[in-house]
Amino acid sequence: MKQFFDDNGVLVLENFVSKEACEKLMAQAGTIVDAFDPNEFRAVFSTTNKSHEGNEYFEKSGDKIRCFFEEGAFDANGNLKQDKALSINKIGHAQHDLDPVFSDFSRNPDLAQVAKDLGMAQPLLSQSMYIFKQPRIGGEVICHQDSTFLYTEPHSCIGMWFAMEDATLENGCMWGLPGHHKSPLKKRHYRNAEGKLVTEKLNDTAWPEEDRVPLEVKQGSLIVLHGQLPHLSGANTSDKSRQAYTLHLIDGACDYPDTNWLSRSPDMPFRGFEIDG
Ligand SMILES: O=C(O)CCC(=O)C(=O)O
Ligand SMILES: [Fe+2]
Repeated sequence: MKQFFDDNGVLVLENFVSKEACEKLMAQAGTIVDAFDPNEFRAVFSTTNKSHEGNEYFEKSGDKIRCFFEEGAFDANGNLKQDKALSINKIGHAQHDLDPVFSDFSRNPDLAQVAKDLGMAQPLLSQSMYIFKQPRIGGEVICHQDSTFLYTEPHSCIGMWFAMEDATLENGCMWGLPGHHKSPLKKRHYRNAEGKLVTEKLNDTAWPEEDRVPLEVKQGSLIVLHGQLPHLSGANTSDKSRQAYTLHLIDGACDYPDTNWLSRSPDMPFRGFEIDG
């Protein structure tokens, strides 16, 4: 497994979690959305534009549970076009520490074993996202490397992406560029000296997207993504959602500069897999 991951930068582990565990997490995500008041904040999140930059609601979500809308969720008058439950892009970014159901799912001993087997000395659960990829309006996620956003020295980010539902070409499955995790980091997203989030281009070449392969997976599969593996997902053009839960780990043995976008209050440091913190 380690050899395959080192060579390809991506690993698919089928039937990693049970249907029941997926359904429990999906129900909990639904409960969080039910409790969310859309009038409180109308954040629009998109990775295809820079609208989240300078957006406090997003930037301060590193130690909270917040809901973010799909870009196509509102009409020209700013009203939701469809039911709230069908308008949320994702929930982020600390439900793995703040919500007991998410914490249990995330602190799965089998997952701790995978992190260990892949060579992480001191795995820390830094960021969680519950991604809905809603029917029809679920937007694309453009090609990126996760170490752009969760930067450590040396690099240590690993993404653990769980399919809550079957992910297919039609509903916007993940794609990866196997082997290209050996390319250096292309961009770095960080807070500059003025406190503003910027994305610095470290290398101006385009990704060889012809090398991309679809990662169609069944419910319960785990896709492990190396922090430098370029990956993306298509828009959802189907009538079915493509819900996924993704957890990003960093190695506590590495330095996590405080210029990273994701920050925690001092009383809520990143934690590992141990249940009691
Ligand atoms: O679920 C998606 O479409 C994108 C997820 C992603 O980029 C990640 O888990 O790192
Ligand atoms: Fe990613």
